[in-house]
Amino acid sequence: MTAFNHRKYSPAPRVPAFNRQWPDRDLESAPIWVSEDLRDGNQALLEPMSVAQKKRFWKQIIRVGIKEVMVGFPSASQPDYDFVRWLIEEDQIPEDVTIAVLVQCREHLIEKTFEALVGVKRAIIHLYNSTSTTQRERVFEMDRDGITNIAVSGAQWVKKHADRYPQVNWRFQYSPESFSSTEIDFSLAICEAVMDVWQPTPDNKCILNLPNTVEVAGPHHHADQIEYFCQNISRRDSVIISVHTHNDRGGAVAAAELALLAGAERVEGTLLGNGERTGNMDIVTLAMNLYSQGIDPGLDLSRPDEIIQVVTECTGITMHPRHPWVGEMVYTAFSGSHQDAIRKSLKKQGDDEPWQVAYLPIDPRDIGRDYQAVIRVNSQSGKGGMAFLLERDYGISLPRWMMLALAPHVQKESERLSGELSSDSIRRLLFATFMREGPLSLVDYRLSRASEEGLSITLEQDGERLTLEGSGNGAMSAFMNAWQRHSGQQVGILDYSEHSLGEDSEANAIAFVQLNVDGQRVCAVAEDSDTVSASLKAVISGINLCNEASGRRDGLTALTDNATA
Ligand SMILES: CC(=O)SCCNC(=O)CCNC(=O)[C@H](O)C(C)(C)COP(=O)(O)OP(=O)(O)OC[C@H]1O[C@@H](n2cnc3c(N)ncnc32)[C@H](O)[C@@H]1OP(=O)(O)O
Ligand SMILES: CC(C)C(=O)C(=O)O
Ligand SMILES: [Mg+2]
Repeated sequence: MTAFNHRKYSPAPRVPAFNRQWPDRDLESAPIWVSEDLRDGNQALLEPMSVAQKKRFWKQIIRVGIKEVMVGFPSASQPDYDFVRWLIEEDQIPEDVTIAVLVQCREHLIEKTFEALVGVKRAIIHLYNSTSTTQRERVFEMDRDGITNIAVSGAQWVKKHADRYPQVNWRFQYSPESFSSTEIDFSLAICEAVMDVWQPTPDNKCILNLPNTVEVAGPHHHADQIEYFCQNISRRDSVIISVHTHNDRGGAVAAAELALLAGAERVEGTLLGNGERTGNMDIVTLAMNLYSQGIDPGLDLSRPDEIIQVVTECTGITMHPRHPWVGEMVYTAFSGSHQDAIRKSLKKQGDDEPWQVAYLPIDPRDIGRDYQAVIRVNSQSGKGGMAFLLERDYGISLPRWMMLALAPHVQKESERLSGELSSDSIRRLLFATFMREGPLSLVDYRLSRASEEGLSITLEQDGERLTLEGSGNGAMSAFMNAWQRHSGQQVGILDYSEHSLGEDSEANAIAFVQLNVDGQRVCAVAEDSDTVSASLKAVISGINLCNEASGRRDGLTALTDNATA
């Protein structure tokens, strides 16, 4: 037997068979968001935040638009206490925001908690104790009644101390900690016992928070637990059901999302998912999940880079570049077929129509990212990616046959460099491969128009000037007519494309030609201040490339796709 022994583990508790509804539901609105950054996130740090860091983080949470904020465990630590005092004494809590504080079911801690809150206008007192069999049997060494007594005593102390401050709008929250590892009948019973003390009403609801303290089962089991609880708890109209998922199996967001289908109305989590062990539920991810389904998340996530900066600086934890929705690399495609699909769909995407771009689940611009990073070229890339970069950064629109001709050169170069190619290096590669300004070069030309285009062109070849005359139905055919008569070479145009490289009249033109030279195909490019010279230079480039490949100056030999250029 190996040391890797699966028999050591058993499945987490399941709920009894019931009339499950959640798989048939769809989400239609955002939940009440609760930030746990300053408590659950903070208690998981190697070095918990200073008061100054908490203040900075708080401002970010408020900027994002979260309306219920867990601010700490003021009875447990002086910085948490001092931070709560700062919030109250410096009048830092906006009118539409409610702070929450956490406390165990121990009277001296509850008393200190209320002392920390003196002067507050409204607050949530979040009381918890653990309920799972492991906690009952191994940590607290108590039966169900003993654990229930802890919760009931805590609820009584909270009520007693709250009654001393009737001017405050108190809200009470209870968490049967380790809910997901607790038998569902006991979770229900202990919450009923707490509600018997608090006597919530529809106008004064209490919050029952059902934590996935350690994620021990799949999100579907969690959803079953939540829905079963919602269906069987009494006073449902006097209770807000809240969830608090952790990420031990990597499913915190999924568990929270399915819990919303199952009836939860409130979600606790952290910005970017810091928290105990593998973290708390990531509010940014869940909110973006909703947003991408056309649901208003009710949070301002349009500047995630600000959030990332504050979170990483305050926690000292860096973010993965492939973090869902907001990682640095998540809107970048290196692979050829993805780039091709993105380029084609972006071209067809209108401003006012529903977003439909392959491989991009949202428009990166919504969260302040531009298209710069969307397509990057390495050896996994195809013609679409390099064409996208040339078009985006230089306005160069490659005809398809030129894309096909350039792509192998780009791939070879990125393999040689074992890395990414910038748009500048792709542009340089295009001209290095498909443009030759000598030995034959254009000096000057003159066009005259009669029934046909007449061309008088001055060329330089190996330092010698020659002037040729030709005619045709355009400047290029007139040139080829002149060149053929001069050199005896058969040069025909297979394909041709030219365009301006900008909007204004000063912009250069770029021309691409695909020539048939004595039965062989060659692609060439040239750029110049006007379209006619760009086109003539492209044809001359093609002739030079053929001559270069054949090693001859007076004739042409085989050259396919400029493969040896
Ligand atoms: C899942 C969660 O995230 S829960 C929140 C956890 N967060 C924290 O604990 C951070 C802040 N906590 C602390 O700083 C400390 O635990 C304090 C100050 C609150 C208490 O410190 P201490 O009094 O030294 O107790 P300690 O930390 O050892 O806690 C264990 C004791 O609390 C009891 N206890 C633990 N949780 C609870 C609870 N929710 N209600 C009542 N008693 C509890 C335990 O039974 C144990 O009692 P014992 O000493 O009689 O055996
Ligand atoms: C205190 C509770 C809500 C908690 O953090 C957890 O159970 O994970
Ligand atoms: Mg937690």
